[in-house]
Amino acid sequence: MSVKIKVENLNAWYGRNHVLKDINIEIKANKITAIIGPSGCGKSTFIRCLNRLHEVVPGAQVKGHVWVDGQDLYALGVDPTEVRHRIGMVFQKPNPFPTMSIFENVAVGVRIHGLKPGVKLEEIVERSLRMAALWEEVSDRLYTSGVSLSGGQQQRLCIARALAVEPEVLLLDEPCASLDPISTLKIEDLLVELKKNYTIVIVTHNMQQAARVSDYTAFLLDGELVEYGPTPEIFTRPQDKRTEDYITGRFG
Ligand SMILES: Nc1ncnc2c1ncn2[C@@H]1O[C@H](COP(=O)(O)OP(=O)(O)OP(=O)(O)O)[C@@H](O)[C@H]1O
Repeated sequence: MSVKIKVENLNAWYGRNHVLKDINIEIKANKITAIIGPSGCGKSTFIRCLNRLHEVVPGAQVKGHVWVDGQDLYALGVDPTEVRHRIGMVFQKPNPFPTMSIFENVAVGVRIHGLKPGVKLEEIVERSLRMAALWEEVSDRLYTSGVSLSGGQQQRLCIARALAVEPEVLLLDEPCASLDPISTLKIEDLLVELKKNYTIVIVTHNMQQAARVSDYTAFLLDGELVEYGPTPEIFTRPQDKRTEDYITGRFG
């Protein structure tokens, strides 16, 4: 099974607050990896280091390596914008651009990065909306506002927007936190479908969700990676007492 992202001795700080401590992990290609752990343990910071978004916070610092297909994203001369193009991100709260139509919300990144010759924008928008399992619901109202959609639809729109620029990896930071159970299941089904073509890393507070959708689970505690392995093993035979305590609800 091939490794898509190799993280080596990753450390991250906000000012003097050392929030990620020597993280080493190999994230497998075309699998869903769930990042779990109590509030404040560093889950969001970790995935934001995977596409160099952490460093946009004033005073934030990163040390270590993140290799994607053998390229170190933190090597000198690597363009962070290009990294974020390759490694897309979906946030906790659906955040379609409020003044843009559904069509424009999906097209915006492609317009910025430039359309490949011979490719039609309409085709990219339709393909992305289909991949995000939203096309059937919006194909007759593409030019209405993105924020006219329900929360679950807005989140799928944000996934379509992330997919439109053809990333290799999709990072999702608690994408279902503000959604109802039906919308949540739709997103989960979608992720399982998308892993055929993408490597997916999802931060979740929801243990059932991690168990339902992920192939691998990483448990973070106080900025350290306590345990990482195939999801069924983490949930049924955790090696570390702290993992067991967390997944059985003793803390967090
Ligand atoms: N922008 C920021 N500026 C300063 N400190 C921050 C910032 N964002 C996060 N932190 C701190 O970094 C630590 C890790 O936060 P992070 O958001 O990565 O945790 P998390 O596990 O994702 O938490 P949650 O589950 O509550 O979202 C916390 O101590 C938090 O207070």
